[in-house]
Amino acid sequence: MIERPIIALDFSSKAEIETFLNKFPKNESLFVKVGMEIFYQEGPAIVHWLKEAGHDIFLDLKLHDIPNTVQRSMTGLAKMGVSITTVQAAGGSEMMQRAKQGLIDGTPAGKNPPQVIAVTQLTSTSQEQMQKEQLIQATLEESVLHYAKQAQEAGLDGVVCSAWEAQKIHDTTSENFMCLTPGIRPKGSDAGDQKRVVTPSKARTIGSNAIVVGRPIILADDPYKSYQNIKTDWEETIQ
Ligand SMILES: O=c1ccn([C@@H]2O[C@H](COP(=O)(O)O)[C@@H](O)[C@H]2O)c(=O)[nH]1
Repeated sequence: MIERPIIALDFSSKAEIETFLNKFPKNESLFVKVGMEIFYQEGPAIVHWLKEAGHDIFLDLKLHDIPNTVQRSMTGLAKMGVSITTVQAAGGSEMMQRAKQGLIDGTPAGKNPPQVIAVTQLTSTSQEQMQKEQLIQATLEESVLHYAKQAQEAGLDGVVCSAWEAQKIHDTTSENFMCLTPGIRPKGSDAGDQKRVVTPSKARTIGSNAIVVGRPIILADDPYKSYQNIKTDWEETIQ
């Protein structure tokens, strides 16, 4: 269980992140997501800077390429000391296994490799869209469960999914297989491009192990207040 909501730092410059983080108390250690928007602008330096400031990092680059390329890329990423990384489950079992191996190979002696989890179906994908555009004739839930099982068999630590699928994923894999869930929206907030949305408290109740929240915090008038409200809603359901 990751007790702090993971804040998606979906900004395009370090300066914007600095302005955002200045709205939080100085000593508050956060769990933040570094995604492709900021990573493609600032590179590994942004990860090192956030780590030095005392934050934990979910590096969400969703690797999806041939197994050799993914393995070698993960060997490099492992040196950054992040907590969690991602691949796309659609890349296949061999790619997922070699992602894990790459992380093990690149981790300095005496340290734990980052956890690696697989994106199943994006939370912005609906069943209709999946069937029409990906030509997958299964239901969305069947597709997500299939990818989760494959990820577990490949030795991964969990999946990215909607909280709506979390309990069934635990039933199909195991209770300690991580379901990290974006698509989180507090009551009344705008879903935007997300299709499978859940409130923080509901997400925990139905099996989520970690929530990722971007716009409801980063676009809020008072980001720290929004973060605290979401954290309280999420924590209240933690036993
Ligand atoms: O299926 C997925 C995988 C990743 N994400 C990421 O989570 C955040 C969500 O941001 P919001 O602003 O809260 O919608 C974002 O960084 C995505 O890249 C996802 O939403 N769904």
